[in-house]
Amino acid sequence: MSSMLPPSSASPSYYSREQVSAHSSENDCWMICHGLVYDVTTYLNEHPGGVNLMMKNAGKDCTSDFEAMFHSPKARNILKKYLIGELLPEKNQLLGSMQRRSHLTNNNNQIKNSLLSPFYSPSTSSSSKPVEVNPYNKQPRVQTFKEPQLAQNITSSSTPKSVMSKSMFMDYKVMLVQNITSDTKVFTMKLPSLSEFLPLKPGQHIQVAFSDKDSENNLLVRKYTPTSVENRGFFELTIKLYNHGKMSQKLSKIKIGDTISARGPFGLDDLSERILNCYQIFMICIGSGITPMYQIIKHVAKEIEEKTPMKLRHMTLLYGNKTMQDIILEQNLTTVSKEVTTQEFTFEIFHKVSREPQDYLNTFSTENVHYEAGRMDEDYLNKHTNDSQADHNSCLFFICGTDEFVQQTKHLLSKNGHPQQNIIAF
Ligand SMILES: Cc1cc2nc3c(=O)[nH]c(=O)nc-3n(C[C@H](O)[C@H](O)[C@H](O)COP(=O)(O)OP(=O)(O)OC[C@H]3O[C@@H](n4cnc5c(N)ncnc54)[C@H](O)[C@@H]3O)c2cc1C
Ligand code: HEM
Repeated sequence: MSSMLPPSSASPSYYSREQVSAHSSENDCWMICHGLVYDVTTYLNEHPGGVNLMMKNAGKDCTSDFEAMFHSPKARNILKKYLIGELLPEKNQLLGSMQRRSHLTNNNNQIKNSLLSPFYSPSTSSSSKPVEVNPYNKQPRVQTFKEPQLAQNITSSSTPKSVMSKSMFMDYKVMLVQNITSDTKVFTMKLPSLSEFLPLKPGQHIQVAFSDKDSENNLLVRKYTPTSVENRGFFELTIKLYNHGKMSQKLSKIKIGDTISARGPFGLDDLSERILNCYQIFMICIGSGITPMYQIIKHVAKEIEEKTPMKLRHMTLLYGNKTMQDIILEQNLTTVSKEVTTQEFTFEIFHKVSREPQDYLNTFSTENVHYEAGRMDEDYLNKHTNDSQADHNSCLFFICGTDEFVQQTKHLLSKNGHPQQNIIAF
């Protein structure tokens, strides 16, 4: 391990080249890549290109060496795990830091990796404007406001107590806005500290607010489920925008550098234990109802990667959309399914697509990912949920969608004898 702990929220997340150069040994190795600072100490011995090449760059800027070799999207994702801060810009270099971050994605894999990436080329965002520059000698600015009114431009001079509060809305700077389907955007927001996570358990959500004179208490509030899990320094919201939706209209105008107010987390108690201790999970959702499911899927994937002992053997996602274009997070889901499926564990995805012909859908199906034409009706749900080898007590069901969809699905599952306490609706 590095001799120096990652910076706490009280220490700066910005380092000078001199500070980085002090960490140049095998026991304590930092590197700069595209203006960001990484503590790669624990990765040195795992590096497929060897320790020696890494050590040549210890305490230095490895950008040109890193780019001179082919480094895959996987390598760029690995790198993100070790992010500890940003390089203090030298004089006359106060450009938006977003511009230095596109190395963490691979052009051919932009959509595929985008949701895994906090740092994405701004060219895909709704705005090409450079981001506002942070005052690099301070903590990132956090504006707060108390209900019922949004406070205007209150700048916190002290370090925030927490990265998010349940009682008070805090402002988060938008680092990135990506269109992932014709009506769905991913908003990536910076946390006040690069070293901290959003304290979110699987299935929990946050509230987003905008001041709005037509809403109760002049505040428009909606719930959203972050799709990023345990990422240091940022969080992501995946939001389907409706033409006439009140919040949708506000969010459709958001661009890089703006702020979004949020508080939380709220919702269900920690489901982690229940998830890992059942035999099979069924996730049944439509449209943007995928967001809590994705959170659960990522949670399970992480536990599998960490070899956490678990009884869970099967994960089944039944996901309904109108067209192929509407499927949110499709690539990400397919990737996770491939990654986690082994002889001991399966993750199968069943896409139900109501407005595409079956022969077209057949071209997409693979071993674990199936595409079927039609609506998610009773027969379809019965076929999949009654198939399980497991007894009813060891299956957990998660449902998310419109109220009508949730009620109908709950009713059907109860009718089929599944205990109420095993049916969880978001
Ligand atoms: C716990 C929880 C978590 C949520 N997480 C997410 C999330 O991660 N991502 C996300 O995109 N949404 C999520 N939602 C839904 C979100 O809170 C809003 O309801 C949604 O963004 C619409 O808000 P709006 O103000 O734009 O629309 P509104 O002004 O509230 O509604 C206007 C019109 O939009 C349409 N509409 C609104 N919601 C739906 C819907 N669900 N299905 C079909 N049509 C609809 C209808 O035509 C409606 O009449 C979540 C909801 C809950 C309860
Ligand atoms: C700083 C963090 C780094 C990470 C996380 C990283 C990660 C990786 C990964 C995952 C691979 C396997 C191939 C791939 O998936 O792309 C790889 C290969 C390689 N890396 Fe790095 N790398 C880093 C830095 C460097 C640096 C500074 C160099 C210096 C030249 C370097 C040189 C190489 C070489 C030569 C290979 C090819 C190995 C082979 O195929 O034999 N890497 N790296």
